[in-house]
Amino acid sequence: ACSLQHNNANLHPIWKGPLDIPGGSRQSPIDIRVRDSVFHPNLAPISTQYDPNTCLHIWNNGYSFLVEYDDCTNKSVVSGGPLENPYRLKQFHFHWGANNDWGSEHTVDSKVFPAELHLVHWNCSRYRTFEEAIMEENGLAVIGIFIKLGRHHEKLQKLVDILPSVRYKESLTEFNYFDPSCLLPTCSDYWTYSGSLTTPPLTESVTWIMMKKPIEVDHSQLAVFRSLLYTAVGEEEKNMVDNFRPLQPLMNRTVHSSFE
Ligand SMILES: C[C@H](CNC(=O)c1ccc(S(N)(=O)=O)cc1)Cn1ccc2ccccc21
Ligand SMILES: [Zn+2]
Repeated sequence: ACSLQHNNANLHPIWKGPLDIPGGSRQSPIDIRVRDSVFHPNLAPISTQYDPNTCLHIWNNGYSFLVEYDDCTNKSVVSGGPLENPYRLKQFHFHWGANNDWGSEHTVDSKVFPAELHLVHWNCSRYRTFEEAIMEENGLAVIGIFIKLGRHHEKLQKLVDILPSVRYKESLTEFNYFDPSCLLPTCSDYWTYSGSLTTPPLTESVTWIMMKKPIEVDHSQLAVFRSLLYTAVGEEEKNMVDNFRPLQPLMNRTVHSSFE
């Protein structure tokens, strides 16, 4: 049997695991080549309905900070677009760089953004729990939103202000009444493709919905993201930056667009 040799070049700086999974044919993130995307006229608009009361807490899991939602009911769901039924909101999180020149996971015609927001939902019509869904073909739907530097984002500030309380890995703070639809861009145009989680277990269970229009945050808001730590209390401090996975091969996939 061939031994799984991973030279160091192919180990991820954060989670030390292999970057590519052998046999992966639909890995994420990818570069979205706008000219190669195929317009699907019957792709319905994405419909989100989020109940701010389902917001539970915010915590630092050592990869990013997550705002988690109560997913025991259908109060906060996404439907429409490429999705054949509603998917329940589980959490949202971000990926960002050490500076404003990079940080997003997906790119658009090789353009990198300083950060990227992921709203993670699971197929509650076909699976009983999130943990089950992440292992299954059509288990998850992640709405990806590019973040660019610009105007101060008023609504994001409530989240930014509480980040110092989750500075260390494993720290958790109660966070309630937050409606993530305030983080969606005004334009409903999106690309969609079949992909994977971008952190372990990298399972190929995600229908990606990448919004075309970025949202804007100002540099002081992004700077607070960079003040978070990968490390737990008492460990040698490592700033949580560059928590994005490198681009993965498109292989034989087509990216569809909801717009011409
Ligand atoms: C996956 C889960 C933790 N990971 C995620 O929930 C997750 C969600 C979205 C993304 S992204 N960046 O693609 O939007 C990445 C990771 C833990 N977990 C639960 C069961 C389970 C089994 C094995 C390993 C980990 C496991
Ligand atoms: Zn993510």
